[in-house]
Amino acid sequence: MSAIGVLVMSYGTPESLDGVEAYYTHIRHGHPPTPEQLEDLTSRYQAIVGGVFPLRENTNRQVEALQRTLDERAGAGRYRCYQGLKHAAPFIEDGVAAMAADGVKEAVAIVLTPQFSSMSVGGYLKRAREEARKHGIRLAEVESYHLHPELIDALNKRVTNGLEKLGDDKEGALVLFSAHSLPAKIVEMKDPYPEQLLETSKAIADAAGIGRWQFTWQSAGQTGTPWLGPDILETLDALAREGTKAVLVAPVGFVSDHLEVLYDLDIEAKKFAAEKGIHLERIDMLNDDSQYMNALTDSIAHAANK
Ligand SMILES: CC1=C(CCC(=O)O)c2cc3nc(cc4[nH]c(cc5[nH]c(cc1n2)c(C)c5CCC(=O)O)c(CCC(=O)O)c4C)C(CCC(=O)O)=C3C
Ligand SMILES: [Fe+2]
Repeated sequence: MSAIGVLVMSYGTPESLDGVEAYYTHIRHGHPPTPEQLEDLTSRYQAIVGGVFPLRENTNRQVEALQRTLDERAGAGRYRCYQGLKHAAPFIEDGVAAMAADGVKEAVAIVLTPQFSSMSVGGYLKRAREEARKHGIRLAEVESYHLHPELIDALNKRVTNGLEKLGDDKEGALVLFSAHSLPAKIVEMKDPYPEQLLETSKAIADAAGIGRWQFTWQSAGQTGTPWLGPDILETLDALAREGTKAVLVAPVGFVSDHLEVLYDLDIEAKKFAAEKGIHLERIDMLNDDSQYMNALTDSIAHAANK
């Protein structure tokens, strides 16, 4: 019997600085960015990239760790992982085609972000489903795992440890949960994304015994249409006015170190906060954390057995 395929999907990142234009063009549905937009994105990557792009390295590590965890828990050979990226090679379709070439008949699709939105995870799953149908692969789908106890516990530990980074400023600190903004029209579409993010945040705050916390959006796009707010910079501004001196950011919609974390939070938000007199620190990302791998493994097994 051939293995059950596991399509592990992630956003994707360029392979090198030369690849930023093609990547950005793919994100923009085939419309190349203006030279200014390209320069802006390239300079943000330059600020965070040493050798390998961090998201590429982290996704690779996550998929390796997930394969190991699946082998340990279900027996070697039962599951076989394939990467499928939204905006870079190997694309989602490449991952499904690779499974088909290996004779996979049954597979599970999962995305490396815990909460569902029709505009994020829904899009990944749709592409996976369409490609699987072409190859005659039966595909089960994991939509979200935003309250999995191992995910919450892993994040609880990171929040608890993160507060220590604030040192003497820990007393009176506020925990600021955050996630990638989306166009505000998702609210009328009754999309579960905002609510799932609040559920994840509340579960972590309860587990960690956090009294002072808020949720905010980050990394909104510039599309001329409204995006969900308030943005983290507005939130930090309001907190500074209210006298908050220390903030621990917990970006619970992301699982890896990448641009939105290493640039938007660690460089941009941190500098903005400092200018307002706020000591800002961030929780460590999950990356290939073993409890995160357990949460993924459980979700995959559950979907496969349905
Ligand atoms: C919901 C969501 C997640 C979280 C869920 C998930 O992980 O899927 C996410 C993650 C990520 N987004 C990323 C990068 C970018 N996203 C952009 C643009 C956009 N993101 C959107 C949404 C999301 N994005 C949307 C609606 C757009 C507008 C264009 C469109 O309608 O699609 C742009 C264009 C320029 C800019 O706006 O800055 C870039 C460079 C990276 C990779 C970082 C790296 O390479 O290290 C990651 C993990
Ligand atoms: Fe994005």
